[in-house]
Amino acid sequence: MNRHVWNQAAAPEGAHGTTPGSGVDVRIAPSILSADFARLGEEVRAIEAAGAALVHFDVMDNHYVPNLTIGPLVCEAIRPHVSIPIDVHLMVEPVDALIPMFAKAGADIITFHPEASRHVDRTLALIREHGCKAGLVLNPATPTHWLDHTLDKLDMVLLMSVNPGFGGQRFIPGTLAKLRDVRERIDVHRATGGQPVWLEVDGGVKTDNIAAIAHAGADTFVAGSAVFGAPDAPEAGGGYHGVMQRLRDQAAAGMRHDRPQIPEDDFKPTYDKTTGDASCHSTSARP
Ligand SMILES: O=C(CO)[C@H](O)[C@H](O)COP(=O)(O)O
Repeated sequence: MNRHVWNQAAAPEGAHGTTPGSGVDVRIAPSILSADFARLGEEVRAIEAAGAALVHFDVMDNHYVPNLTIGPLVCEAIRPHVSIPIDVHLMVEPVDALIPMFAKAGADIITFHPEASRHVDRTLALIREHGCKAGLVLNPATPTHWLDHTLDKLDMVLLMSVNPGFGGQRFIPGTLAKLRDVRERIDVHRATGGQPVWLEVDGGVKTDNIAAIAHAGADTFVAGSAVFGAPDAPEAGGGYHGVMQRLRDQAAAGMRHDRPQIPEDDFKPTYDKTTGDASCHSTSARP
């Protein structure tokens, strides 16, 4: 299957989520839910130029969540505008029929809510069969035991720190304890030979709370209103560049450095804009 070429060689130091000299990855994933939809190509190019690691793409169906957003056609339309991976968060029920459509449209990562799929294991396999990274999303009240029999099949765990459906909500503080729980599970999994699993958090992430969120264990941070609400004028704080830099710096400052040392993961994604070439690349062992 024709998929995106992931190659981070061209990324400047400090861009696309790497924090130079820190030894830790901080990945900021701006949610285009808060972007100007009339200028979406320009908006995603701007966040990539500002150092975004991922484009976070929120899909809402007015059924699983009480809002209606964007689908595969929009994913396909923005794909040629950026090299960074598109991180598709499916807030839909049922899930499976959309997976081949998003894979074809250029998604690199597809996450879904386990309670929205009748067969979670089958849905995870379907995502991977279509050449994408797979993740589970846990709502604020969804227990972490969903990870008990799935962690070895995941590339990402996404913890919702708001109830899904709308941007601009307040961060739910109980997410910090949940992050610590999932961080520990992932660290044990890695230390016992498991594959890399990113820990993403989504909802109400701002410059004034991202350090605490990083300290609790997140490595990948969705930020919608914080990024796209940033004033454009450089004199007013540097626009997207300024806010992304502050988010990265604060997150890196909050990261714990006493965690078990594990090898760097190999999740180095970049779409080749020049050729439009598309094939997933990962050397991770897949179960
Ligand atoms: O999935 C989402 C809502 O369901 C959004 O990604 C999330 O809320 C990000 O927006 P903000 O940073 O403004 O809270």
